[in-house]
This record gives sequence, structure tokens and C-alpha cells, in this order.
Amino acid sequence: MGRKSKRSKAASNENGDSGGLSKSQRKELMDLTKQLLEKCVKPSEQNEWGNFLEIHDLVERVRKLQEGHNFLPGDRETHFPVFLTWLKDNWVDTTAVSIRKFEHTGYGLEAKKEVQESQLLLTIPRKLMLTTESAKLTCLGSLVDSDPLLQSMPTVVLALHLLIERCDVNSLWRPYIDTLPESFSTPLYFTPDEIQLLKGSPVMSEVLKQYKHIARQYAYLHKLFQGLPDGKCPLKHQFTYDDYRWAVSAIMTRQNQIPTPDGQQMINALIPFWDMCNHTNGQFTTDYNLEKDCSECFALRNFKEGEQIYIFYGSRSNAQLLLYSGFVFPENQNDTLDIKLGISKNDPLYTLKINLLTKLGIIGSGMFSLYCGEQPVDSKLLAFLRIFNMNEEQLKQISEEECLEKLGDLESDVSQELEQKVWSFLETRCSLLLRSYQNFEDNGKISDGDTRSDNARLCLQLRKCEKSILQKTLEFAKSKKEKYNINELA
Ligand SMILES: C[S@@+](CC[C@H](N)C(=O)[O-])C[C@H]1O[C@@H](n2cnc3c(N)ncnc32)[C@H](O)[C@@H]1O
Repeated sequence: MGRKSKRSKAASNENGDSGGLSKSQRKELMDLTKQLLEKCVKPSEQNEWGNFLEIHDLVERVRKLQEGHNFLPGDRETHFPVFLTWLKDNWVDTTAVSIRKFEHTGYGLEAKKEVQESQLLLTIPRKLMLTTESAKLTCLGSLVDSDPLLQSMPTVVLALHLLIERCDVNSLWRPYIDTLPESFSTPLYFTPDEIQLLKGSPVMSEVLKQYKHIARQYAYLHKLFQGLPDGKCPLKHQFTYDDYRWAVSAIMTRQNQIPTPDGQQMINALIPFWDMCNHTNGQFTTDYNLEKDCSECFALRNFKEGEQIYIFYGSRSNAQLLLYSGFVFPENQNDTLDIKLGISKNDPLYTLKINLLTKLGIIGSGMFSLYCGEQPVDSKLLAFLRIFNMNEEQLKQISEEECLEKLGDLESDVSQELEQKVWSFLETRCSLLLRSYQNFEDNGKISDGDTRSDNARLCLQLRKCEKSILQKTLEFAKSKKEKYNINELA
């Protein structure tokens, strides 16, 4: 039967052995996952890249062993008609929109007729959603109760729920699951060479951390499932690394938060059909109607017939979009770049500076954001830069009141000398950071004729966006510095 052919060899394995592997292969897999877990729990700040390569090597060995035992990807498009019927059977009104493939965003929703801003577009009832609550009604319920990792990580619970439902040909959610993408463009799918293209960007370290976290979770969960009695949970026999990477990516790129029926708590959920909407700039227009117990999505703006219906995923930088949603949005009005700054412990004025920063609620060392708009520096960064560059006299002179009023205010200056130091410091920092991006010949040339992989193009696109923020901040700092130089001459 058609559906059965979608299942993996492992799930339909008739030897009764775990995951369709031979005894010796199973032993090798247990060995590898043990090594993986050990490697992943070790701190790796000193040699993050080397540690990543070792983890990657182990994961690849696991994947090789599991080759042919993953869920076989199906053609999602062929399942759309059944999905739409399922929605209609569950009283979802699909008359305003239809599913269509778009050039840069993949599948999405198209307006079937003209839509007015704020018009109610989609209503999805709770019973169609996969949630961390519905997960508790599966074999995961007792596991979550007894496992601290699962209790603290709703995304993991939802990913496992999705995998369990994927194993079940009779799952209520089968028509939905069959329409999910076969693969994703989250960094979990990037090769080491593709990740190397992120060199210079702070997101590279986040990508390595994400890879390590997921590898660690996989190794941990694999061990957990192997320890369960037969028949307790289908994931004992069907849980490959690729399956887990797929499920985690599906959840990361599509989940949303909804309230529990009593409205007391927010829980993670997959909302079928609504999650076909792609992202654009704007504001949130999806809400939960507790009275009707459904999610409601309103139009972000007017849409003409045939136009793609977008929603707003939230105020996220391109680095976050790449990390958690697997895409970069060059028109992103909320793009930011995090730069690392800190007061050195060797600075003789360390204590004075830290005390002042603490009064303002600003960290003495950590990540500060640069923004993509007209004003790349916010009040927090400005106050930090001013305190960072102050001499002893200035630090002692500044009263608490003045700090609050002036230090974060771009319009007022503390002293000409300090302003020059601040802006010249920022200019130099940006120019150094820009240089760290210059190792590749991307120069923003991402043309249509480019033969690089889609993942490589995403990395280059991100670098281009981040370099543009640095370049604009550099120019901003330069113009400010010049302004104070001119004032000095005058
Ligand atoms: C919630 S799903 C939306 C439906 C999805 N396009 C599909 O084919 O199933 C989110 C995914 O859509 C894609 N996406 C959403 N908005 C995008 C955008 N503005 N540009 C590029 N890709 C986008 C990304 O791959 C993202 O991970």
C-alpha cells in the first residue's frame, strides 16, 4: 500500500531486531553514541572548531551505519489534496487561500481573492495542532514525567511527538505530516566547508553550538530509547540521527506558542496550514482565541488576488533566522549584528567602570547589538562605549543622575574629548571586524549564475547583511568623529 512504502526499512523490518541493524552494527552504534555523548558534554571553548570536527566525524559514522534506515522522503506536493480535504473535514475554511510554490520562499499561501488588511484569513482549531500537551497523551507522557531533559526542553518533546506520529500510519496528523518538507536548510544540514563560509560572523560559533547540542540530544535520547522495554515506544526501533535532525528542524522552523486551554501557560505547537505562511517585515497578526479554542490569523496588509500571503515571524536578526529558520531575509528591517565588547580585568579603572555600568543595568562584558537602520547604536551600547573610554576623573565626576540622563543619549555629549574617543574606538572596531570578513571573495556577488550550494549561498548572504551593518556603523562613527573634530577646530 502506498503509505507503507513511505515508511523506512527499519520500521518495517521483519527480523525484529532494533532499527533493522545486525547485532554487531547495533553494538557499534551504541559505542558510537556513547563516544558522541562523552565528546558533547566536554566544554570546548578553547578549540571549538576542532571539537566540532570530532563530533561531526562521529555523527557521520552514525549516519553511515544508519544509511537506508531513515524515513524515506516522499513528494510532499502529491499529499496536498488529501491535506486540504482533511482541513475541510475538520471545519477549516480554506476558501481565502491556496498552497503554491514561490520562487525564493518555497511553498506558501496565495490569496485566492483580494484580501483586506486585518481580515480574518485562517482559523485553525486546537485539535489539529501537535502540541507539548498532545505529546503527553503518547508514550512520551511517562517519559517526560521521569526525564529532566525532556521536562526542560519542549522543543525536543515536540520533535519526538512528530517522529512518533510519523511512525504511525493511522496518526490523526498523517495528512499534515505527509506535507512537511523532506529536508531543511537549517545549519544542521550544512557541511563543514559551508559552515567555514561563516568565518568572521558571530553566528559561526552559534552554528557549532547548535550542532553539538543536537548531537548530544540525539546520543542521550538514543540511549534512553534503547533502555525502554520493547513495544513501549516506536522510537526504540526507529530513531536515526537523520530522523531526529529532520524533526528538530521541522519544529524549529515551524513551531509557535499557544496558551493552554485554561490560558495559564504558553506551550509549543505545530499549527497545520498556518505554518505554510512565509515571513516578511511587519507585526504579529496571529492570535489565540481561547473562547473558540483556535488560532486566528489576520491579514498583515492588503493582498491582491494571486499574491503571496505573508506573516511576520517576529523581530529577529538574520543570524537568528539562519540559525532557527534556515533562511536569510535581506530586506529584514529588524536585522542586527552582535559584537563582543568588555571591560578588561587588567584595566586599572575596571572597578569604577563596572560599578557605573551596574548602576545603569549594563553588562561589563558580553554581546552588544548594532542595528541595520539609520541609527546603528542604541542607548545601551552608547553608554557602555562612553564608560569604556572614560578616564578616572570623568568616571568620578559623573553623578548617577547625569549617567541616567546623558550617557545613553546620542543627542547630548559628555565632553568633546570623550566623544572623539568613543567614535574613533567604534570606527576602529568596525573596521577590524570588517577585515575578519574579507577572507572570502564573496563581496556580495551572489548572482543567479552562481554554482555554489544553496546552503553556501545562505552563508554568503548572511555575511553580506552583517558586513553591511558594520559598514554603515563605521560610516556613522566616522561622521560623528568628524563632527567632533570640526567642533574642536572651530
Ligand atoms: C513556517 S515554514 C513556511 C512554509 C515553507 N516555505 C514550506 O515550504 O513549507 C518556514 C520556512 O519557510 C521558508 N521561508 C519563510 N519565509 C521566508 C522568506 N522570507 N525568505 C525565504 N524563505 C522563507 C524558510 O525555509 C523557513 O524555514
